[in-house]
Amino acid sequence: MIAFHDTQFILASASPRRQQLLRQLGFDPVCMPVDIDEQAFEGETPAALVTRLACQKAERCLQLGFQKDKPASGNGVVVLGADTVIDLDGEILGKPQCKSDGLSMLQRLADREHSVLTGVCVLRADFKSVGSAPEKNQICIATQLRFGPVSKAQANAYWQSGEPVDKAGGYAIQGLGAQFVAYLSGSYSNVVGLPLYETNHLLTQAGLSANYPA
Ligand SMILES: Cc1cn([C@H]2C[C@H](O)[C@@H](COP(=O)(O)OP(=O)(O)OP(=O)(O)O)O2)c(=O)[nH]c1=O
Repeated sequence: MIAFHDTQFILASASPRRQQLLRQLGFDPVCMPVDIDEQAFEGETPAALVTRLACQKAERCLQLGFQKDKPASGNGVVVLGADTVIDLDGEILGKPQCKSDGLSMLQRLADREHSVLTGVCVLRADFKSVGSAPEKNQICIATQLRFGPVSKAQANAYWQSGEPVDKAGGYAIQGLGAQFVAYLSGSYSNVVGLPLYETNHLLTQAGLSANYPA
């Protein structure tokens, strides 16, 4: 259920990884997942796709929240949406649809380079001016990776672990999928779902401050 009330910071996501990453920085968002069509448009680049979807997630969340309840107190709300895909020479790899899709993604990523792209959109809406356009900042960050060789037996065993199912490209660098990653250049957290350096900057810019443990 979406209701803003006193809530200051909303994460428009169902991803426990994104929530965990934000907590790592000292932010404590309320999670409000939204359902949007994540299909790419014909000819859409991976960067354009993740940026568009990140913004759609944040905008939909804000729209649903304001429909549900007119906030009674607080200064405003900050909503973050994000989306992650794999860019394999311009081709977009999202989450695997089934086992054969997952195995084929892993084989295609084996022994070569690819990029992981995450789009992040931060909206700030002022409660005093409900109806006016929220302040919007969006970014797209790319991390380059290289996989080593992946045998059929390795790919099969990895699929059986259940880890690949809900991950872009069918692997998780923060889990068993780390066995495939020979090299990484750029932001590690970007691969897991949020580029923390840039996200911290966006959230601070939107007026949020992190809470550090005493
Ligand atoms: C490549 C890679 C992706 N991922 C994850 C990050 C994202 O959660 C997911 C890609 O799917 P997304 O559609 O970006 O996110 P999501 O469906 O998990 O959550 P929501 O749309 O509600 O925000 O893949 C990893 O956790 N580790 C990895 O190594």
